[in-house]
Amino acid sequence: MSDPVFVLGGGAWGTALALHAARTGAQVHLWARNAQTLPNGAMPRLPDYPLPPTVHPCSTLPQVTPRCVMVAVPTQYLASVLPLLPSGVAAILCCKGIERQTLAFPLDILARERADVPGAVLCGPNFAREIAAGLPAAAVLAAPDATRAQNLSTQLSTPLFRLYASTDCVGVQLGAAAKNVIAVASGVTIGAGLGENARAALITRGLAEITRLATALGGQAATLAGLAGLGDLLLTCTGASSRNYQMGLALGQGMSTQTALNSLPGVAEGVTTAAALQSLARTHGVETPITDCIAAFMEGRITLPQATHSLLSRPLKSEA
Ligand SMILES: NC(=O)c1ccc[n+]([C@@H]2O[C@H](COP(=O)([O-])OP(=O)(O)OC[C@H]3O[C@@H](n4cnc5c(N)ncnc54)[C@H](O)[C@@H]3O)[C@@H](O)[C@H]2O)c1
Ligand SMILES: O=P(O)(O)OC[C@H](O)CO
Repeated sequence: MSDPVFVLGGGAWGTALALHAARTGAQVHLWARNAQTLPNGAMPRLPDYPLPPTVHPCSTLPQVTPRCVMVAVPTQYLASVLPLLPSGVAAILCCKGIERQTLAFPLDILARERADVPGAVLCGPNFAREIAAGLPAAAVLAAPDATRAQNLSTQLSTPLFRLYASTDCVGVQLGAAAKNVIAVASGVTIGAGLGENARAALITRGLAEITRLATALGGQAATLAGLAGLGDLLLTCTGASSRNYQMGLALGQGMSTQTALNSLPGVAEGVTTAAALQSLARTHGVETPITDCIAAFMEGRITLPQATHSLLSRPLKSEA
């Protein structure tokens, strides 16, 4: 029997990844702070998907060496679970965000906390519920080392969940984090009744903004046109089940940031990422008008009409 897979995080994404890893034939140990399942054997965040016998929920990991560890907790809590990682075993970070206090991406947090653990990231257009259901999907698995990226993507791919290997960790992580901010803005656009034309323009200019910042940080523009960039941007800005989109929708309908957050079925990474992204952009001298507006709007520094006016009154310029 092959080595098991560990998954850290019993929320929607960790649970979906555990179900996926079980489909590769692995025994899966799904670590959660509260590993209690529902009466039907499902985890609370994905109540319609009972765990198969090969997925073992736990609050203490077994003393065995896994093949790899997948980590799916919100970015702000990533550092707190890293002590659980076994030394020398690849950790695939599956969160999409930036640490607010340090402006660090997930792989930087891993390098800072656990230099003994080889890292990779997995990002793409993937709603947890659809991965849990085994519907077809694709994502990018990026690592600084090409062989590691290739080996992990081969090990963890199935015919229904295709993982493309990459070494552009900056582009993948930036795309994954920033799409959540643009998705909040997209929800605001629809919630405020600004229309589908406005949303399409926002997604397109959002991609331009993300690509500008990613390339300034050393990422590749092609990565932002791929699954972790455009792919995830499209899904999260248009898919009604996105928590980031739902957050924006509620804000656009006039709800306060805190009330909207409280009403969400899970984390909306875009809320903390907006300010972090804005700080990163300022440090690198990159213009990010959509991110700036959504960060200011969520913090209550500007009203929705002011945010809209600020975006629409920018000087006209060439598209490229
Ligand atoms: N849900 C999805 O469809 C999806 C898909 C791809 C990526 N992601 C990303 O995965 C990450 C986790 O999202 P999710 O959907 O599983 O979130 P969720 O809201 O469903 O679950 C929250 C998770 O955070 C953990 N958590 C909460 N507070 C914590 C703390 N103080 N310390 C440690 N852990 C804590 C919970 O135990 C749980 O695992 C996010 O970065 C998200 O962007 C989610
Ligand atoms: O529900 P969201 O907005 O966190 O989006 C989930 C995934 O990131 C989509 O790829």
